[in-house]
Amino acid sequence: MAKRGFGSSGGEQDKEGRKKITKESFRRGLKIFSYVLPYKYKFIVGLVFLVLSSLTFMAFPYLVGKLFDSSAGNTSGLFQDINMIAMGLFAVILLQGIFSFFRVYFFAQVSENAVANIRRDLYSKFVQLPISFFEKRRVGEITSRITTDVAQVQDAMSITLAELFRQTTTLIVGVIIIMWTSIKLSLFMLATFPVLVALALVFGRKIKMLSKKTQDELANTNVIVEETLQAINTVKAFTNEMFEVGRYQSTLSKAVKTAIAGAYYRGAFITFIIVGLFGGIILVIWYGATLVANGDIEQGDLVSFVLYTVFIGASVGGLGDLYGKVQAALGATERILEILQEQEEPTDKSIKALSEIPRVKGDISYQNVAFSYPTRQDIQVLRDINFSVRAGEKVALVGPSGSGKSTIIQLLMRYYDVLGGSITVDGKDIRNMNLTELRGNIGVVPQEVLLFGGTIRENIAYGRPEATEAEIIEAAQKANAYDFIKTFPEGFDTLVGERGIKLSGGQRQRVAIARAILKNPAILILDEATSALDSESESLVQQAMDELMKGRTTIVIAHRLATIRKVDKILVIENGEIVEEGSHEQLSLNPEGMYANLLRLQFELS
Ligand SMILES: Nc1ncnc2c1ncn2[C@@H]1O[C@H](COP(=O)(O)OP(=O)(O)OP(=O)(O)O)[C@@H](O)[C@H]1O
Repeated sequence: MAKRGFGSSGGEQDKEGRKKITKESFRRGLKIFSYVLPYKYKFIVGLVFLVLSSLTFMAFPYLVGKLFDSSAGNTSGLFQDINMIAMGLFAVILLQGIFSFFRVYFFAQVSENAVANIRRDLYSKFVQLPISFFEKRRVGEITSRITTDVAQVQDAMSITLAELFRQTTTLIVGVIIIMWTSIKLSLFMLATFPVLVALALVFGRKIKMLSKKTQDELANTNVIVEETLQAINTVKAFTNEMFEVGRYQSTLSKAVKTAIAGAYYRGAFITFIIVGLFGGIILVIWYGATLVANGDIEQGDLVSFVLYTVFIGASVGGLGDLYGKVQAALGATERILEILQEQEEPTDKSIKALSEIPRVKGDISYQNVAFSYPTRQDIQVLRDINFSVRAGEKVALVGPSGSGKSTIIQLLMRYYDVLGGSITVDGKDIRNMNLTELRGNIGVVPQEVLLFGGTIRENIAYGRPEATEAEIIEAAQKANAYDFIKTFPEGFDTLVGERGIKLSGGQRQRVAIARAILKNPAILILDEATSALDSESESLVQQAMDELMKGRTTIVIAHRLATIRKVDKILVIENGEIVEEGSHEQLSLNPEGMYANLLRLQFELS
C-alpha cells in the first residue's frame, strides 16, 4: 500500500486518507477554492441554479398531496382542479430538470477548469522538486496525488458540494413543512424514522469496508498480472508459468472469499432495508391514517407527509455518505496543498534557451567533500574528497561498485548538496551559482540511456530544443549516429520507445552522445556502460565519445579500464575516499595499489 500523507500536518489522516472535519481542517480545505476564484461568476450562476432546483423539488410532495385532496373533493382556491395540479406537477419537474441541467453544466465548467489548473500546478511542482523528494516516495504514491486526490477534489467541487446543499435544504425545508402539516405526526415520525436510517447507515459502512477489502484483494491479483506480464521473459526463462498461475489462483481465491462474505452482509442489508425502512414507513402511514380517521389531518396531507418523510430519510442517509466524502476531499486537499507548498529547486525560470546561459570555463574543484544520502543519513557515502580538474582536462573515476563514483557526479550536478566541504566551478561554490546556469553547462551521457517515446530527431533535440535541423544532423554525424539513422526508412522521424523501434545499446548511446554534442557543454560527464558492446559498436561509440570530449572538462566514470588510458588523471575511489591518484602509467607502476589490482582483475576476466 502506498504511504499516505506527506509531512506532519497529514498525520491526523486515517489510513483511508480521510481527514477529521474540524474548523481548522475545513479552513485549510477551503484554500483549494482559490482555484475556483477565476471562474467565480460561473460558480455563482451554478449555485443559483442549485438553489432553484433544490427548492422546486420541495414543491413536489406538496402538490401531490393537493392532487389527492382535490380528487377527494376537499380543496379550495387554487388547488381545486385536478388537471391544473397535474400540470403544476409537470411544471415543477420540468423546471427541476432545466435547473439541474444548468447546475451541472456550470459546475462542470468550473470544476473541470479548476481541476486542470490544480493538475498543471502539481505537475509543474513535481518536475521542479529536488531528487531527494522522489527518493522518499514511491512513484505510484506521487502519481496518485495528480490522479486520485485531484479527482476527489473535483468530485467535491462538482457533486459533493451540490449534494450537500441539496440534502441539507431538503432536510431543513422538509422538517419545517411536515411540522407545519402536523406536529403530532412529525414528532412520531422523527422518533422512529431517523433511527432506522441511522442504523442503515452504520450497516452500509460495514458493507463498504468489506467491498473495499475485496477491491484491495482484487488489486493484489492485478499486481501479479502486471508483474508477470512485465517480466514475461524471466517467467518463461525459468519455466515458471505454472508457478505464476498457482500464485494468481491463490490470491484470486482469497478475493472470492472476501467477496462472498461481503455478499452475505449485502443480502442482510437489503433485508433490513425492506423490512426495517419500509416497516418504518408503514408505521408512519398507520399513525397518519389514524390521525386522518380522527379528522386531525386531511388525506392529501398524509400523502405529502409520507413523501416528505421519504425525502427526509433519503437526505439523512445521503448526508451520512457525504460526510465521508467531505472527509476524503479534505484529506486529498491537504495532501495536494502540502505538495504545492514543497520547496522547489532554485532554478532560474527566466532562462528560456540554452544560448542565454553564460558559459563557464570548466575548472572544477572538490574540497573536503563529505556526504550521506538524505534517505540513509547513517551511512557516510563520501568522506574528505579532494581533487581538482582544470578546464579542458579529463579525469576518470574508477573503483569497486558502490564506492561512491556516481555520488561524486551527482553532487556536481547539485542533485544533492554536500554535507561537508564544498565544490567549486571556476572558483565559485556551486551552492552560490544559479542552478540553471550550472546544469546548463554540464552534459551527461548516462550509463543506461533512456530515450523518450517520440522520434529520433526529438530525442537528439532534447539536448537543445531550439536547435536547427542542420545542427541536429551535424550532431548525429559527429556522434557516429547518422549512418544507422539513415538505414531506417523514416530516418530521423523513426519512432523510438515503447511503440517504436528498439535501438541497440550502442545506438542508444550514440543518440545520447549526439544529444550532448548538441548541448555543447563546457563540462562533460560520461558514465560508461558496464555491459560491453561488440567491438565494432564499441569503437564507434568510443570515437564519438572522443569527439565529444574535445575541448571540454570531462569526468568519466570508467568501468572498462581500457578506455581511460588517455585521461590526464585517474582517481581511484574506495569506500567513499580517494585512495590513489595519478596517470595510468604512474598508477600501474605500483603493483600493491588498488588500480594495478583492478587492472589485473579485468585482464583475467577478459
Ligand atoms: N539515492 C541513494 N540513496 C541512498 N543511498 C544511495 C543512493 N545512491 C547510492 N547510494 C549508496 O551510496 C553508495 C555509493 O553509491 P554510488 O552509486 O556512488 O557507487 P558507484 O561507485 O557509482 O557504484 P557503481 O560502480 O556500481 O555504479 C552505495 O553504498 C549505495 O548503496
